[in-house]
Amino acid sequence: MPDIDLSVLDLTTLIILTLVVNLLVSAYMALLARLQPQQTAFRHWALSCVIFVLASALAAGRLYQVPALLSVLLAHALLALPPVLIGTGLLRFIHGPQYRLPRTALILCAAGYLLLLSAGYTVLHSAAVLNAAAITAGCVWCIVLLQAVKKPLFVSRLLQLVLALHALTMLAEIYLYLNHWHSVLPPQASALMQLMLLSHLLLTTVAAVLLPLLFFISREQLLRQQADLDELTLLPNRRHFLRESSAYLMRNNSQAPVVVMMLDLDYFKAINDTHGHATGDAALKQVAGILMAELRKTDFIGRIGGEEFAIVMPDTTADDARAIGERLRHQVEQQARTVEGKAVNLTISIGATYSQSERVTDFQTLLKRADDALYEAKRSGRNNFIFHLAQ
Ligand SMILES: Nc1nc2c(ncn2[C@@H]2O[C@H](COP(=O)(O)OP(=O)(O)OP(=O)(O)O)[C@@H](O)[C@H]2O)c(=O)[nH]1
Repeated sequence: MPDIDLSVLDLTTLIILTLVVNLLVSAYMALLARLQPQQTAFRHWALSCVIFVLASALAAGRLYQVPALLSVLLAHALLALPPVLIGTGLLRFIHGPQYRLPRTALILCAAGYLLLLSAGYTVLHSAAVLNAAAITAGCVWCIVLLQAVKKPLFVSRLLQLVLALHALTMLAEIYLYLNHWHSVLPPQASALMQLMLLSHLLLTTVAAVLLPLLFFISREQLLRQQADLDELTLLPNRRHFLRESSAYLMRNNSQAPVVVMMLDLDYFKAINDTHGHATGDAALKQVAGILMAELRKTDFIGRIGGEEFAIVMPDTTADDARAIGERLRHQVEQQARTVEGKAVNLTISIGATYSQSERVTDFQTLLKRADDALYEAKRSGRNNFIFHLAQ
């Protein structure tokens, strides 16, 4: 294997490069924090870079006879903060900007670390070893936190990988110091220092790209989800339901039987007028809950109008549909006698149709047939289920 020549990147060049990259990344994160003030995670990540630069500048003071209190104790105290700030930023990102950070646990960890650091910082290498151990622990904490970020998976896994690499470099540093506990590090150790700085550069650069990407992709997904859902019942809204149902029928090449049902709450206007709009809303939620509890995961339910729901049931026969429709009607009649403690005696009317065995690609035709059946159910006195077979 050819030797890797790191001499072109001497230690001073690498240190300067790392500091400049960190300053640029902190400015970038600060800009994002200004653009997205509600996402406080960016502030944590910007601060982590600034603190790293400050701590590195203090540590460099060792070359210029700056007292150990500043160049060793304070520098190492600050150097442990960046991974913690990445972690607290991740907590805010995962649980929302209002998330209350585990302050007591963080203060206890900081106090323990500072105590150990101040007790032994005058002993050769002890501050460096403690610091490397703290950074390793911080990286592991961030890796664990990122386990909760499932979307987009490749971004969180990539971040975990880079954090793991950084933790490994820190462990190698600890190993090196422990092997030369009573003496200064040999000249070859500068290669490890270079590796450590390179690993830090990699971590900072990757984090600068991936953390905002994580935020923007997940926000985009959330917005898309919200645009597809009905705010009150959290069921798919009319637009999403119609789009997905049509797409499903277009794909349904297996000629599997499909049932389409439409449901409408009976005399709902009277419930609103008598008990108020809030009770009407609660009734709608209650019916949506009954539908979700009674139907299979594969059945697609949507709220397609004010007090109107529709359901597409794949792989369902006409006999099944009759039994399901009757069951739904009965469950609403039983469970929605009262809503929020008020006697509303809510019932529903249901119309349904069936694609039979022919391949039906036109969802609108099926929906119209189900709507005609619903109209009949209403006309025949409500609290009724009518099934239309195709002509
Ligand atoms: N509380 C509440 N009411 C709604 C909502 N959307 C629509 N409505 C009301 O639902 C009522 C529907 O009234 P109608 O179309 O006359 O139907 P109905 O009273 O249920 O009568 P039938 O369907 O013929 O049994 C209207 O008063 C709407 O204002 C909603 O999101 N919340």
